[in-house]
Amino acid sequence: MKLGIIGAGNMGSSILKGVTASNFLENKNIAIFDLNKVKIEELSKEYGVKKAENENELANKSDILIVSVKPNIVPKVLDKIKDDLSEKTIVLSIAAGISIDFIENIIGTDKKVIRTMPNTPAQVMEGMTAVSFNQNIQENEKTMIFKLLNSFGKSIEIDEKLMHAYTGISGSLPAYVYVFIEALADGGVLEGMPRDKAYEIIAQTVLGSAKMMLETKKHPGVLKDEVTSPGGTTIAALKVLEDGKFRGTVMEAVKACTEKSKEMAGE
Ligand SMILES: NC(=O)C1=CN([C@@H]2O[C@H](COP(=O)(O)OP(=O)(O)OC[C@H]3O[C@@H](n4cnc5c(N)ncnc54)[C@H](OP(=O)(O)O)[C@@H]3O)[C@@H](O)[C@H]2O)C=CC1
Ligand SMILES: O=C(O)[C@@H]1CCC=N1
Repeated sequence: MKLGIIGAGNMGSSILKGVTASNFLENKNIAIFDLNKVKIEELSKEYGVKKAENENELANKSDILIVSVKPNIVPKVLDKIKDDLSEKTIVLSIAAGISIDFIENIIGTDKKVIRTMPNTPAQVMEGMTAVSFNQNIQENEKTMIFKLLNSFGKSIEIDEKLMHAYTGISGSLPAYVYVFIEALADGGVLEGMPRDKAYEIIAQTVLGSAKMMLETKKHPGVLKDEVTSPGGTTIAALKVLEDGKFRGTVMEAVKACTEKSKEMAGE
């Protein structure tokens, strides 16, 4: 299977790193193209993948073509490659707010189109990717796509209508976590912790807390209660978060992200 990636920026390169780290495909079966030639040269050398001369070459030679340019660039790229796509080529978009209909309106309703919402932890094979398929994707192709997405983390098929909300709780979520981690480290520094040690401590604690959810399947409230000793340190901190409307603020952030995705989709 030949994989092409148009756009090797933050997310496209994260997928490239995850896929190559997983050895899901031989690197010679992966080709990339980006306008930034320096970036392409570096990635090609570092990951042993092929460099395409242009988007059209990738469209022509790929079995799965990942379009990982910014949403506002997607129409231009699709318009440029539409005549190079074969009926069997699977076009896999990762663009926020870009619908399957939008893509089909440019390249045709006869083409195989997949909409996904990945996230940058794909880079360390811990991504979480949502996927919606158009009606032209066969069951065996879905199986292949899940294998690809699961090579750099986990994946879940969702109704395309939920992609906006999904972006709010996963696509964009790593950034919220990093802001939370940064604020926690500032808190540690405020209390005399060395910053570099604080980052390492906090990142491992966030990782462990997430792993507790995934492995124990317990409700987050139960896990929270297991930490919160009566009259102890944790409840003192939680009261400050509750007084600061932490939960409501987080919900508002997810809503803002969802609304922005809808706005980008022209909805
Ligand atoms: N970043 C993230 O965490 C996530 C991003 N996404 C989606 O991924 C897509 C890319 O986002 P992101 O990686 O952050 O953006 P970046 O700007 O980091 O990457 C886009 C890359 O595409 C290049 N590019 C622009 N035009 C073309 C073209 N015509 N042909 C080939 N390459 C081109 C850009 O080059 P240049 O810089 O020179 O213009 C850039 O290197 C977006 O649609 C976004 O919604 C989805 C989930 C998560
Ligand atoms: O911020 C963005 O628009 C992209 C999509 C999800 C994460 N990054």
